[in-house]
Amino acid sequence: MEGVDYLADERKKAQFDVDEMKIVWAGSRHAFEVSDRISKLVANDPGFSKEERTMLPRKELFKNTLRKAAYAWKLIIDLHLSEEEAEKLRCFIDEPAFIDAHWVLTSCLTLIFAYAKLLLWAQRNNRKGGCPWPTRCKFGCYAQTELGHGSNVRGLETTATFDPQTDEFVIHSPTLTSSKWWPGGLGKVSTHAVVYARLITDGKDHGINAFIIQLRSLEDHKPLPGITIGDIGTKFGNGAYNTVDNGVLRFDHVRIPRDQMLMSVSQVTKVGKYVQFDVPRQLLYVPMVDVRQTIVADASTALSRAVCIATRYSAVRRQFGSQNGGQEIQVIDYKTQQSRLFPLLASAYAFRFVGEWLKRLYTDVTQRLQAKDFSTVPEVHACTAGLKSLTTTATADGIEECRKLCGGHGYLCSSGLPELFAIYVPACTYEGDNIVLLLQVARYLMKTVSQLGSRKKPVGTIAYMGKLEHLMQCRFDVEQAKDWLKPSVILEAFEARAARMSVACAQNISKFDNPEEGFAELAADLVEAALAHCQLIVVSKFIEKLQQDIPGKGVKQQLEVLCGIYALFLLHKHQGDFLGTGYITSKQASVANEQLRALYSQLRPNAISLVDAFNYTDHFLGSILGRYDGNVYPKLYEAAWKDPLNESDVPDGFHEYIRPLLKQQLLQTARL
Ligand SMILES: CCC/C=C/C(=O)SCCNC(=O)CCNC(=O)[C@H](O)C(C)(C)COP(=O)([O-])OP(=O)([O-])OC[C@H]1O[C@@H](n2cnc3c(N)ncnc32)[C@H](O)[C@@H]1OP(=O)([O-])[O-]
Ligand SMILES: Cc1cc2nc3c(=O)[nH]c(=O)nc-3n(C[C@H](O)[C@H](O)[C@H](O)COP(=O)(O)OP(=O)(O)OC[C@H]3O[C@@H](n4cnc5c(N)ncnc54)[C@H](O)[C@@H]3O)c2cc1C
Repeated sequence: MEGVDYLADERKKAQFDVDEMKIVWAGSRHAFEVSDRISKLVANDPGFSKEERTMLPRKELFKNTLRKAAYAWKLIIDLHLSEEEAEKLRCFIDEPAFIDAHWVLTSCLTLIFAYAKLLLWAQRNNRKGGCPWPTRCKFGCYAQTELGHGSNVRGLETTATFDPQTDEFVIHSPTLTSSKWWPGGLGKVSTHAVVYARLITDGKDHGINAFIIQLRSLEDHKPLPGITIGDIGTKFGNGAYNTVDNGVLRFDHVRIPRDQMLMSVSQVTKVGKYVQFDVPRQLLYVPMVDVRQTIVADASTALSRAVCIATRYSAVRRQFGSQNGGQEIQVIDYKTQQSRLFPLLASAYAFRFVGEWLKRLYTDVTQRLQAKDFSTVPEVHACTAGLKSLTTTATADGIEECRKLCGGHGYLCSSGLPELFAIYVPACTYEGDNIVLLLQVARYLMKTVSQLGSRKKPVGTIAYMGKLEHLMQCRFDVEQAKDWLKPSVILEAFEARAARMSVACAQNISKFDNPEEGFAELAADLVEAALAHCQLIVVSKFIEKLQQDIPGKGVKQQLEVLCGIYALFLLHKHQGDFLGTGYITSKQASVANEQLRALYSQLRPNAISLVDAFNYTDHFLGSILGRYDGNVYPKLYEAAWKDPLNESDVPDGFHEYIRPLLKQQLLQTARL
């Protein structure tokens, strides 16, 4: 029946003010209002329908994405949307597109262009004709990765050789493996690219630098002379990321003016002299830091979508336990379902808050960069790399777990979960493979430990290393389950575990004559130490959030429950670390688990309202199982009939392939 809310009883159980929680989730009342308005605008506009996306062939799918992007662009102009509103529009359209790379890059490049005015194309060369980076009527992409190298940026092979005779760079792809491979938006749309290439002057290789290069004609969209471009082929999953034209690009001695080098860390003069500025070379990697922090912020959105679907469906779905003809048990009431689902719900909130914090840290760093203060770059690199790795791995695994939590129906495309997984899972790889990034965090930690004796005091997220002596010796000295709810207790447990794991790695590395050899040999342990450090950051930022003034009846209490679940679930999952480093005893670990079970029971009546607080429209969720009204079965039944296979009772191919077999079988039966 239309209009009935099958989850109404669940909603009545809420012990907190859902509207206030919506504001906490959005970040502010203003952010909530913008999100709410734009998400409804998208949901109510048939131009943004997602219904048949998983059934379209690639070419149609891609064209449909182009149509949506153009339509969105028109809306942005017609409705005079602000940048914030336009960003929300892009989010709620919920379709990866060529425009994403352009969008992200435009903000990255604005940053590169802006900070400290280090870029030379305009300031020093007094170039006429405006910035070569496309902003209007042109599209850009980020062409770093090659067929042969992605993680090892220093190994890229594309060359940019300076020719002082013409004041130009000659961009060339010397080998097959030097072909640019993967950039989103490159395959069919981008007119320009930021290309990373080896800079060569006077026969000398100066390593990787970035260049802005026009790829396609602005008249007929054909590749410019010397340039070969195409799409790299269909990717994982139906619909999913196939809306994006990830591309391949080769250069055959393509000439560009000298001032199209992004001279942020070094410069090439007219006579071909290479000049390195007095700034860290790592500034070249700033765009990756920028995108990684947005990926952390986006992780909570993807995870919360999956959790919202699985939670609502778990309250609708009933299996077993009917007594005297009564209703069966809602699967959400099974303790196993709770122990798999509720930590994911808690993680979604935890990632939201750590994402907010990371944005603030990043903003602070960019302001410092403009004042030529580079001191916090290593910290922001370690935080963005580590948290990108932690949140995307947990989110991808979490979406898959939500699919399993929905049983068989979770495997249907109409559950929304297969497509969500297929779109999300490359986040574990792009912008840095998650293991490679954790190794960067490990390097930072090893450096920190090695400098502990010096006068350099650890600050920021590694400040806890400053009390190493205490953290190496302290023991957890409480016995009761409720002691595990004290923030100071949780914090010390995570600090002691992280510090002890880092110190153990450093000690083991020191047993090798060559530290690099030790680092390589102990890489697996180092990754675990890095993860422990990153989990500490997430837990500590959740606790910090709880120290803020949080209005609304019961809102803070619910967040405390979620924080406890997040921390104690991690403690349970990584019990080996906590026991192995000697901070807690097995009795204390078991008491922590007892507390965790109690928290699940506290959360249970609030589960549906906690996912309602995400304020997602049915359009954005794109899931029959996750419908707000819980009207799952009739809608699943209805959707099945819309499948193209059900257009006729007798399928295409019946006469060629099924009928002859049936006849053959009939014949054989007759012979018997
Ligand atoms: C929407 C989806 C779109 C997707 C787009 C993409 O995927 S685009 C493609 C995305 N592609 C990828 O993400 C590729 C992933 N690969 C990489 O990011 C790098 O190649 C690497 C970091 C893994 C190693 O590089 P390497 O061998 O040159 O580095 P090293 O280990 O020798 O360290 C040298 C120093 O630099 C420091 N430092 C390093 N990075 C940063 C940074 N970002 N910031 C600041 N600092 C950084 C590091 O800490 C070290 O400092 P120390 O100790 O000397 O003070
Ligand atoms: C959907 C998608 C979109 C993308 N968009 C863009 C884009 O717009 N622009 C762009 O330039 N690139 C893009 N990329 C490329 C992406 O950034 C790279 O694929 C990514 O950085 C991983 O690099 P790789 O492919 O070289 O992996 P590899 O490094 O080859 O990884 C293979 C395996 O080796 C392991 N490994 C590698 N190095 C080490 C090490 N030092 N220690 C231990 N293990 C190691 C990894 O953990 C992994 O298991 C995109 C990729 C995808 C999937």
